[in-house]
Amino acid sequence: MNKPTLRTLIIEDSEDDALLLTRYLQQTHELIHVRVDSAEGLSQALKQGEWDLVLSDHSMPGFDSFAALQIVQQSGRDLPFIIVSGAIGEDLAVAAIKAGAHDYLLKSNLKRLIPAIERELQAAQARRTHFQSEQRFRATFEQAAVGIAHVGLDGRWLRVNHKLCVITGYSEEELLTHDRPSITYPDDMPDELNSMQQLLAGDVPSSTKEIRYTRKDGSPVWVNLTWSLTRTSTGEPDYFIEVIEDITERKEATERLRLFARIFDTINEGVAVTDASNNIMLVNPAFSTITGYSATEAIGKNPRILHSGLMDKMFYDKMWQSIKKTGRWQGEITDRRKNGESYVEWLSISTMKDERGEFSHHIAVVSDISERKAAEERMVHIAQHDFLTGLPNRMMLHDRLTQAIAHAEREQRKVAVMFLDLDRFKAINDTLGHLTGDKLLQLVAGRINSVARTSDTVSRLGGDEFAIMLPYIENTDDIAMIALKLLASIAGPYVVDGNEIEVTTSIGISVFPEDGTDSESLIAHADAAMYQAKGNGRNNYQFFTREMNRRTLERILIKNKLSHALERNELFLLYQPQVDLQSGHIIGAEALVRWDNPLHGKVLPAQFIPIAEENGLIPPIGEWVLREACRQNQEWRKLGLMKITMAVNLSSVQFRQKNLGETIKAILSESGLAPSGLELEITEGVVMQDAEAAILLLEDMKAMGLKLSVDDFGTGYSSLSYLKRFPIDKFKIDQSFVRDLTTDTDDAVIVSTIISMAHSLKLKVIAEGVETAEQLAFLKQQGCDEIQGYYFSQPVSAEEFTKLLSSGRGLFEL
Ligand SMILES: Nc1nc2c(ncn2[C@@H]2O[C@H](COP(=O)(O)O[C@H]3[C@@H](O)[C@H](n4cnc5c(=O)[nH]c(N)nc54)O[C@@H]3COP(=O)(O)O)[C@@H](O)[C@H]2O)c(=O)[nH]1
Repeated sequence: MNKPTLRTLIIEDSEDDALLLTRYLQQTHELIHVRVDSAEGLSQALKQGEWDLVLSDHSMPGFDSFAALQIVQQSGRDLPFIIVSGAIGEDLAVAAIKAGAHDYLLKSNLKRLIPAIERELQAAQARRTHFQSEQRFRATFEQAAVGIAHVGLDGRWLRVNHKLCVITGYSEEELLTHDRPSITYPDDMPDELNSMQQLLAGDVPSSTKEIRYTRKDGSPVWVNLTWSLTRTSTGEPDYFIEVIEDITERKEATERLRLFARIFDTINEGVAVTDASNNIMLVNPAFSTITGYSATEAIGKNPRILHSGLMDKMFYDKMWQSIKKTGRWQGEITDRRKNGESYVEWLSISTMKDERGEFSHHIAVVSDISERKAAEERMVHIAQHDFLTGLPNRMMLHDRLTQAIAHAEREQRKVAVMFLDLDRFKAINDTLGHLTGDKLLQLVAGRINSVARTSDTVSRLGGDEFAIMLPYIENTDDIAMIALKLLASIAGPYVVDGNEIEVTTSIGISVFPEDGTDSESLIAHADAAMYQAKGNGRNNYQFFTREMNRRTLERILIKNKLSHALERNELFLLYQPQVDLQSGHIIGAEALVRWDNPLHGKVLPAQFIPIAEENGLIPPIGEWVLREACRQNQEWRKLGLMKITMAVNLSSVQFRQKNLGETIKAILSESGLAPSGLELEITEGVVMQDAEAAILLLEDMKAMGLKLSVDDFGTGYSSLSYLKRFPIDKFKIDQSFVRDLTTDTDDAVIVSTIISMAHSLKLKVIAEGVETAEQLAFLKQQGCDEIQGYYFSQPVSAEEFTKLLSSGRGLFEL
């Protein structure tokens, strides 16, 4: 039988004793041994060899068993250390055992040696096994991928592993000074206590819960906590073992999935997912709403069920090419709902690949943009059409005209543009109101359309301006014929809101290519020609000429220069006498503004006042006229000349100025003129524009002591009920009625009607534009109160008017 090997380190100074010992051991063991008798020798031997056992003499020269034991212990080896001594006292032996020696025996009695060795070898083996197991447990505990802890019954952490420190953010020391509940998220505390009680009561062997801890930085961490209770050998609860898994990521992923599912279910965009065979495998509720197919109806089908038949093969070919090449496609497409209705959608298709890079799914996202498209089309329509008449507007006219010019150029054809402006529409608008004016415009639009051909473009440019583009014109005679038709068609009477209205139009015509080669110039030249038609007495048409162009340019120049007219003292006033028909004396003057421009010469107000009105220049010019007229009248009064009234024209712009009353008050006090020395002339159209507001304003003026007269009377549509309420002093009969009153019975009747109506309202009447003795005689006979006109005097300078006043010349001295 093989003897077990025993690697023995013998510490012995006596060779004989060592020999004795080895022989004894060799009886039972295959002995490998080394003998040493000093500290150095022992250290050396421990370093060099693997040993099962140390047998040590107690006392050696310069060395003893205590020193030897210390060296062995310091080497870190757990070797059985047995003292074999010639003589060792009881006390020393006890001290050696206390110091760590495993046994001692006497050299004289080696009988106990082998049993002592075997016992201690076994004990050492048991210690090593235990140590290794402890090591394994420690490694498992420390290196576990989950947090592990022992928790006392009082809730204190007894032992925690590294992973738990990572999960909670606390160091081991910090955790060991905390109790576990202190890091449990407060809301989850009841759950945890409940589990603890169940474990303590022995109701459950272990418990698993998903709860939250609060990390050291305050953030929550979701953990899966599995815990069980360890009991003592007597069954008493000892401590809890907890296994803590950080499930925050899983929780977040679940939450994200829940969120995605919610988004999928609630977004307005329809989503359909198809598989590798392009069959629908998933749709969301919005998809069903948009397409009309429920999930059950759609799943398993090819998306072709949505094809409207309105997209051609080439469209789908291109779409799939893009998907194959780039993995995605998006664009507008017309599909068909289950009920057969087609709709426009914005479709985005993207592809998904599996782990092998093979195409696995298509994801289609669909937005129904039918309503948006319809709204866009409405917007385009609104942007291109006039809201009142529904006709194309200026922008669309430009577009169509540009296209027509391009075609006409290629085909060597003519294109005509007609620019229409209603005559005296402003007066209709002012007197009958905007609503009536708007309805009239709609009727006029209808009449223009009835004359135009389908190939023509009839457009409204704004206000009372219309334009017609005629793209197929053979010769100018055709244009003239159409213009005549338009004049006749528009001139017929209209009935709007119970009012019979007559309106005519003036037409300007330009022709491509003679009068312009682009839309802007053709429209501008037709506009210029229209001005000429107005100048020619309205209700007629005019073809554009280069001369008209010159006048249009002049208007632009006037506008530019007019803004500097005041500061450069280019404005001045003329005064036209107003004469009493009974006494023949001058009783008033009308201040009439003039502009002496170095470039344009003497410019008449009819030319520049409308331009001033259009360009916001009336307030300063009007104020200057008022100031100068009041100053002049007061100067005449100071000279002791006859006290007359100064009539000043108020533009509609001035009449609407909020601070008009204040301005007039300031001017009167500045000049010292009594309010009764100033008369404001306001046209009939302006006062009727907003009659109720005009009454209030005129009452304010009247209360200031001013005189008020209605200018151009007869040209508007005054209602008698309003006239009675206007606090006015005088009607001024428009000169257009006076001009022909001796030859035109209509005018004569109108003039005599105005005079008697004014007198019945206890108002005075002045006739303007009186040029002949016949006119004068008629007016006198009809009882007209005053006259103004070239018959007595043209408008004259202040100096000449002074002479007139000083001379005392009257109507009957002529
Ligand atoms: N807002 C302002 N308007 C003004 C001012 N000054 C003038 N005007 C208005 O301009 C229009 C043209 O005025 P004007 O060229 O000065 O012509 C006036 C007279 O010269 C002219 N008239 C006078 N008598 C006769 C005549 O016998 N025959 C004839 N053919 N013309 C004559 O009439 C004009 C006066 O018009 P009215 O004001 O209606 O009395 C004109 O509308 C002016 O109102 C201004 O400072 N501000």
